[in-house]
Parts: sequence; structure tokens; C-alpha cells
Amino acid sequence: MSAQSPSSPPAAPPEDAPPPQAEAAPKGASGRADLASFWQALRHLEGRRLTIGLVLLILGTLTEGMTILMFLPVLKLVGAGGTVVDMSGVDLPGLGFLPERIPLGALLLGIVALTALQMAFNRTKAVYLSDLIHDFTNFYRIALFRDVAHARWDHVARIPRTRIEHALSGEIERLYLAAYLVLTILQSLVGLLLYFGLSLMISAPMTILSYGFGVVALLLMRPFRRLATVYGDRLQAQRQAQLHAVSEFVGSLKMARSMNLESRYLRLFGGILDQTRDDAREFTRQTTLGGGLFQFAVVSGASLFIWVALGWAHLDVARIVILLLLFMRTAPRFLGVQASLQQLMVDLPAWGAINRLQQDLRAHSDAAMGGSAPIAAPRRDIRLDRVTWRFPGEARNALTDCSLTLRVGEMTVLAGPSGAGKSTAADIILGLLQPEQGRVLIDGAVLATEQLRGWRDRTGYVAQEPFMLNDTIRANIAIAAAAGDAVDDGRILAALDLASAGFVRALPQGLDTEMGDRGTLLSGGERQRIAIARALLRRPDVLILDEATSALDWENEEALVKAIEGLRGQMTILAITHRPALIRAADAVYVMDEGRIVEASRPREGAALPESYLGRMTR
Ligand SMILES: Nc1ncnc2c1ncn2[C@@H]1O[C@H](COP(=O)(O)OP(=O)(O)OP(=O)(O)O)[C@@H](O)[C@H]1O
Repeated sequence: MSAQSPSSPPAAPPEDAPPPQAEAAPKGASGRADLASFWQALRHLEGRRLTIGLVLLILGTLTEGMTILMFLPVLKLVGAGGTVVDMSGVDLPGLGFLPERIPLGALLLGIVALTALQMAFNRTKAVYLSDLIHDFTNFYRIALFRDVAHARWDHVARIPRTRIEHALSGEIERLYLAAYLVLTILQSLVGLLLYFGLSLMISAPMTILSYGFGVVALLLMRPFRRLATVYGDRLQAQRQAQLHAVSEFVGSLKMARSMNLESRYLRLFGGILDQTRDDAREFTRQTTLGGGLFQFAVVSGASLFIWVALGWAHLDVARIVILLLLFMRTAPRFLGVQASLQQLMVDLPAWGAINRLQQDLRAHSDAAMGGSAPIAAPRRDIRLDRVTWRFPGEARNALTDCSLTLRVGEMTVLAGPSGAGKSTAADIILGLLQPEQGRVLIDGAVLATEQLRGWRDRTGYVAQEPFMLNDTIRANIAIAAAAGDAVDDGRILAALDLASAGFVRALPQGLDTEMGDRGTLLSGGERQRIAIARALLRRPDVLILDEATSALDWENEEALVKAIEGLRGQMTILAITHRPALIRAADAVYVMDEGRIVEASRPREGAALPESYLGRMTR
């Protein structure tokens, strides 16, 4: 792998421009602190495999070093001739176990055998470390998935979707690269240490000279590594900005096309890319200068090394050749450490960002996720009792002192102007939000936190804009089935009939009809009915419809209202709606305004009052 990771696009805006949106790393975030915690996490999760990998690495490097040392007596034959190698006078502790005279063929065979052994060690190590990196990265991928799934709904709903997508895709990939780079650096350092020992056997002063040079050069490169940290932070922000821009553009494609706004999006996106390119140019200028200087230092070191070795150290030619061979192995490692450290500093901000997101999600984890206490199906009523709720950070309550009753088997409608708090009340009934004040009562008993998951198994929810998989109608409905609940086509078709979605039977592909990305191959009304069928497949005790008929024409709405009326008695229904047809069919109607219940009536009574909200709506 090259030092510049394939995923590293050019980046970073001019000094005076703020990095575009996204979560910028907190001020003072230090690459070194990130590196320390990253290394700790790697050791904590993969310590055992790391040790085995290192042992294999040491064995591989030692065999490689031994191979080089064994060339020393062979080189002594050069000029002298002969086919028997004289080991006396070689004076290398590492080769002390060999007899004094060895046939050249046997020695060369030994070298070949050692090389084969080295290859075997290296290959096993590579496979080992590859597994290690994948498992380490996947651990965080899964943990992040879980943290997102387990975070409190009101909190996770406020995190931009692209933030989560970026963390689960791009940032995790950079974590993979960071782990790869850490292991690369570790391998180079271990190699350097072992070669240090081996070359000490040849000449201590020459070894100290060459290593001293390498270490000083590495230290001098620190400013370039700091620059890489800054660049990494900017890159982090810019990648997120890019993802955000792309996601907004794709999400609003129809709007953009219909209003001729494509060029505006193109300009915005082009601006981000230009910033990224300018930043990358600056970074490349700086880092290539650093890399060039380092290479220059290494070549100068090599020249000095040869000059000292020949002119001052009075070493024989064989030793100089071996030292040079060792030098050829150590110099790239020094270069590799510098390049990998630099690239690591670019990728490491992803680690900090993932950690911060995880901490944030865990600080807002849903207490309900821990409990699985069962709850009986409601037999009498479900009540909100003086419930108050305010979204974190908001100035005013979304619900204030809100009380309402859903009688079992009845259909209750919640109406009222936009922003009145209807969806929030539904979220409280669903247990997605837990009241700050007040209670949710099921047959008079408080719905406990540990019962919330069990409670959600008893509810079915249909959103105004239901989420659809890019899959068949069958898959979109079957997804609602509880784990282990085998769903056959008969059940799916029955749910579709209940949801007044008989049109599916008439489709040429039936349940196999593809719905397209976000269900766009079907009409809004068809999508809504499929979403209702999906909720009904769960055979819920409580069905919550949030503006679930808003996209239906009057004919289909009438059919659906009839279908919903047919469900009366089988389940408790809460419908958030403005549609008179559904209101007229309701057993009870609550009207909300500014988070409060302002009217509660049986529909006919409410509609009869001309000044009531309900009266005005159904007039
Ligand atoms: N995730 C959220 N974070 C902060 N405030 C929110 C959030 N969701 C809703 N609100 C606010 O809470 C209030 C009630 O919103 P809610 O969605 O419950 O109203 P609604 O009656 O369902 O509106 P609509 O009919 O337009 O869907 C509004 O002021 C809204 O801005």
C-alpha cells in the first residue's frame, strides 16, 4: 500500500476559510492522544493476536538477517576462490553454532532454506495481521451500529443522517487504514530494532552512526507530521461536507430538476471540491517537501556511512558489503516509518470522530433497550396522563399537561394544526419518547421503562412518509414480522386486503413487484397502503397511523376508511389526520394546539359545534 491511502482525496480549505460544516475535531485535539488511545484499543481488543503476529514478524526478520549474515563468509571467498567456506575469523555470535569449514554448496543451500522459512513466517504473519485488522475494524462497525440502534430516539433523530452514514462508511474505512498503518509502523520498528542488533555484530560504531542519522531525521520530520494531523482534521470535515452535499442533492433531485436548481447544487458541490483540491495541493507541496528532505537525509547518511566505513573504520570489504546490505534494509524502514506516520496522522482523526459519536450516542442510550419485561395486551384503555415533553435544547414544550384516552377496540383521531404536538404524542404512546412529567398508563398501570420493548411488539406504526426498501412488495411487508415469525404469502396478501391494497393482486408481478429506491416505482397512495399492510402484518394490539392516508385519492381513501372501520374491535387505533372521512369514522376525537389538548369529543358532538376546530374542519 502506498503511503497516501487510496481513500485520501486532496483536501483542506485556505487558512482563512472555515472548514465546511461537519463535525470539526474539538480544539486542541491532539494526534498523539488519538494515537495513544487507538493503540490502547488495538492492544485491548487484539492483544493476543498482536503478540503472535509480532513473534512471527520477529522470526521472519531474524531469518532474513541470518541470511544476510551468512553471506559474509561467502564473500570472503571472492578473490580467494575455492568451494569450502572458512568460518574461522568470521566472528559473528549469531553464526557461532556453525562448524569451522562448510562446503559452499551446503552454505548456499542453508541460505535458500532460510529464505523459504522467512517467506513462510512472513506469509503466516500477513494472513494473521489481515484478520486482526478486519476483526478490529468490524468490532467498531458493529458497535457503532448497535449504539445508533440503542440511542434514545429524540437524540438520534437530531443527528444529521449523513453524520451517521459517514461514520459507518468512510470513517470506518479510515479506521481500517489507520490499523493497517499502525501495524506497518510496528513492523518497521521491530525490523529496525532487530537489524540494529545484527549490524552491531558487524560494526558497533557504523551501526550507531547510521541509526543515529535515521532517528535524527525522523525527529526532524515532526513538523510535517503535525501538518498531517491538521490536514486529517480538515479532510474529516470536508469529506462529511461532500457527503452532505451529495445526499441533499440526490434527496432533492426532483425538486432541483423541477425548479432548475441543478446549477446551484453543482456550484455548491464544485466549491467544496475546489476547496478540497486547493487544500490537497498545499498538503502535497508540504509533504513532498518533507518526504524529499527525508530522502535527501537518508542518501546523505548513506554517503557519509560509506565514506566513514572506507576511510575511517578500516573494515574489510566483506563487512562493508554486509553492512550495506543491512543498510539497504533499514533505510526503507526509516522512510516507511516516516511516510506511514504521516499518513496515519491524516487518517487518525476518523478514530477521534468515531469515538466522539459513540460517546455521544452512549450518553443518550435508550434505557428501554436494557429491559424485556413482558406486558399484557391492553384490555380497557391506553392513557396519557398529564404528559409534558420538551425536546432537548428547545425553548418550548412540544406537549404540555396532555391527557387523552384510547379506548381498546376503538378508533381515536388526533387532529390539530401543524406543530401542535400530534406526532410527539404518538411517539410517547409508542414508547419512543418517555414523558418528563406525567405517565403513560396501560389499563391503569404505568408503562415501565423495562416494558417498553415488549410494548413496541404490541404496536404497529405507519408514518406519513413510510420508509421503503429498494426491494419487492413482499420483502417490504415481510420485514415487519417479528424475529422467528415465518411469514407466508397468504398472510402478506391478507394484510394487503385489510389495508385496502387489493391493487397488488392485479399487478403482473404481484408480490414480486419491485418497489424501486424508496418505493418510487409506486404512487404515494400505493406506498401508504403497503405501509399499512406492513403494520397490520404484525397483528398489533395498537395501530398508530400518522397522516397515513394523506396521499390517497377520495375513492381509495373511502375504501381504506372502510377497511380501518373493519379493524375496529380487533385492535385499538390512533389516527393522526386532517381528513374529514377518517374523522367522521372515529369513535373519539382530540384536537391539539400548541402542545395541549384543546378539544375532546365524540366526532358528531364536536362537529356540531360550529366554532370548534373540528366543526370547522368537517364542515
Ligand atoms: N426532533 C425534534 N427536535 C426538536 N423539536 C421537535 C422535534 N420534533 C418535533 N419538534 C417540535 O415539537 C413540536 C411538535 O411537533 P410535532 O411533530 O409533534 O407536531 P405535529 O402536530 O405532529 O405537526 P405536523 O402536523 O406538522 O406533523 C413542534 O414545535 C416541532 O417543531
